[in-house]
Amino acid sequence: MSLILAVNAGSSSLKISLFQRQANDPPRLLLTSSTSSISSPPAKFNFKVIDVPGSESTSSGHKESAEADIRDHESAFGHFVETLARYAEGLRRSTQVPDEVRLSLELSQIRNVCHRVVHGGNYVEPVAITEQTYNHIERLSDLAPLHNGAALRVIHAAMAVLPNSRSIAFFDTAFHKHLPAHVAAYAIDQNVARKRGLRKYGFHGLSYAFITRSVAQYLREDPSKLNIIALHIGSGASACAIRGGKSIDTSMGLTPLSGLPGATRAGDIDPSLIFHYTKNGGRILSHKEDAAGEVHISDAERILNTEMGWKALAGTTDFGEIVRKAFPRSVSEKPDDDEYALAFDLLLDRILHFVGAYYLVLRGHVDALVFAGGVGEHSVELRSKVGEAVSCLGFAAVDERKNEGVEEKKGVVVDIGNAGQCGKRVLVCRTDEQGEMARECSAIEDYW
Ligand SMILES: Nc1ncnc2c1ncn2[C@@H]1O[C@H](COP(=O)(O)OP(=O)(O)O)[C@@H](O)[C@H]1O
Ligand SMILES: CC(=O)OP(=O)(O)O
Ligand SMILES: [Mg+2]
Repeated sequence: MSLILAVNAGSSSLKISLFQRQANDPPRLLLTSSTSSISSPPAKFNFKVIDVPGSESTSSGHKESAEADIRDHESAFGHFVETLARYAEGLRRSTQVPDEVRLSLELSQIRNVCHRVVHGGNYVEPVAITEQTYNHIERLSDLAPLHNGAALRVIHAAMAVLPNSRSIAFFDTAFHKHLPAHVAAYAIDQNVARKRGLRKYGFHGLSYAFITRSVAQYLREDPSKLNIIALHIGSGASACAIRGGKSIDTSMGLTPLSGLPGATRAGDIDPSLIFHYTKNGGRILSHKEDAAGEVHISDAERILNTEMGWKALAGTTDFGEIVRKAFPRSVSEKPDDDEYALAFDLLLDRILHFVGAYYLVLRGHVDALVFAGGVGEHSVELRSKVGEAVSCLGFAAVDERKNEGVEEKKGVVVDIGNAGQCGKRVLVCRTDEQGEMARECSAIEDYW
């Protein structure tokens, strides 16, 4: 049996899924794990067996715990590998598990490890990790300071602990390779821009690729005819205008800092603001923690990436907490200070700016507005308020019963509008960046 391990180093989380490759079918999901709140400890670790035959007879199939030992993405990966090895050992010992399963879940069966790497620069296809590709990704670390270095450390760890597997990098930037020149360019000297690669790259591309295929399938539409406005709102948040299945504009830019605010990121600000915010903005911080992931960024970039966003506005990186406090169940619970409402309203306002702009970019030919990401998939209130505002553009009104019932609904895509089968739909998509990588990896014959 050939296994694919797909690893997604997000800014606040490490999400991992294990798949079995099947020759004529999509990869079969065996188990998932997620470590959240890595940037605001204690991290929460989750390990869940989805579809391993015979696993009902072992007791270690689901684990959820706060883990003080997980300090970063690399230690989260180590914790996952230990948990998987322990689980596989339990299966091996169980007499009720069929032989083929007992032998198949060995770590040594993992042929390919897919890593989500946020910034790929001019790499527009997945690449196997070699010294050359590793160095290329490392050189881009300064342009994705919360991501590339962390992904490289996990790649390092995976190569050490799974020496017989191949590590492959899949890039967030690849989905945006068709951005029109006038969208990708900033209004700066184009000679300098070309020489230094200073342009809009766009991110969350694995998620947008998954969303595009899933929504097309749900709407029974050819992906190459699909027009949507997609919102991936998690610790990092972005919007994307997708025409004919391709990204034609997106809110993140040269780095994942611009556009919408995130858990610790400022999003769009007047570029001059930082020089008035701090006097030391230009100071270069260089930390070389180990062989992987050396980052040289200015103090300004550190502040804008790690001290802003919801953390600065409301003192928490948990948007769930912001929603609970901004919308208390009773008036007496309403805090005097409306910092939570400010954080919520500010994100809502910036989202509406992008939806409005992308509606025009798509000339009104929009099949659906799609919510995804940790916040997009779980915040009833955010979807409700966005839905209320965009109905003037002809989107279906959000049906609050459907909106509140999303968590109970099965399936990848859930319709929360009242449009029926026609009109501009309002959808939630349970995005799956690991699934997207595993599907792509499985389809690359050279890797098998
Ligand atoms: N019920 C909820 N309501 C609002 N936000 C939520 C809810 N559950 C999770 N979130 C938020 O989702 C964010 C994490 O999103 P996710 O996409 O998983 O992270 P990452 O960007 O690290 O991949 C966190 O800020 C978390 O607070
Ligand atoms: C690109 C980006 O911001 O990713 P994430 O939301 O996973 O941090
Ligand atoms: Mg993410």
